[in-house]
Amino acid sequence: MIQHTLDELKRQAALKAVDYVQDGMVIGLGTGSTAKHMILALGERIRRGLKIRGVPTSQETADLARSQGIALIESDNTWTLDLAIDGADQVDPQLCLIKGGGGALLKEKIVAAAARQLIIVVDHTKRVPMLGNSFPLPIEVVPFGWGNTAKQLEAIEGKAVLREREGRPFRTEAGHFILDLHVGSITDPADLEIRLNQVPGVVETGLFVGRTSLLIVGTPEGVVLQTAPQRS
Ligand SMILES: O=C[C@H](O)[C@H](O)[C@H](O)COP(=O)(O)O
Repeated sequence: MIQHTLDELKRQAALKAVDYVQDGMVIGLGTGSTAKHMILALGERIRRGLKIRGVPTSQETADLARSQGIALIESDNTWTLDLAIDGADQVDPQLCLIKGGGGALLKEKIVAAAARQLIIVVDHTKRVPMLGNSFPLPIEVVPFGWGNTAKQLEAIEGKAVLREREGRPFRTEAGHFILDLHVGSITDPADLEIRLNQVPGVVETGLFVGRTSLLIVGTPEGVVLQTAPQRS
């Protein structure tokens, strides 16, 4: 049996996602190691003549996209995206997500909200029966009074840990902090997202509920697709 690394499984799933990109589309470009494979695959297609424009969700993605010849829309005006393609940290059976492991959740959520369709690409280890537990929920907060914000989040659920990098608070591209909220099983992601967003100081949460149109999973047995459940 061929042994696949997780990175190779992400790459195979990302290649499948790029099949959905058509000439003339405006694409939301996600952030992270999976999104990187998607951008490299788009670069290949651009070299064979594909014409698209992209909206990047981070500086890292913008730099890579430019290097691959993807024309970027960098204005802050209104854009309508035909499709956004991104990774995730966890996915549940309803295709609700935890995102923000790399700190890009704010732009990623703005882009997901602007896209007609959101394709999420993961390796099979990201699929979980319930969000939470093994992966803390990233919450972007304003630095002012972050300790008070953390207490109020903990009053809702879990333990809020300030994300650090090299001994200092990690700063998002917007200059905010990230609190990683260690929670148990998230039984009602939609309700938790609403409650967390009501805490003063919270800019955005890494919960993505009802946004995924299609999930593409890289597994050792091949790439598997799951469409979003019908909403009543
Ligand atoms: O902030 C980062 C993003 O939400 C990423 O899409 C997420 O962390 C998944 O990253 P990766 O594809 O590297 O596992």
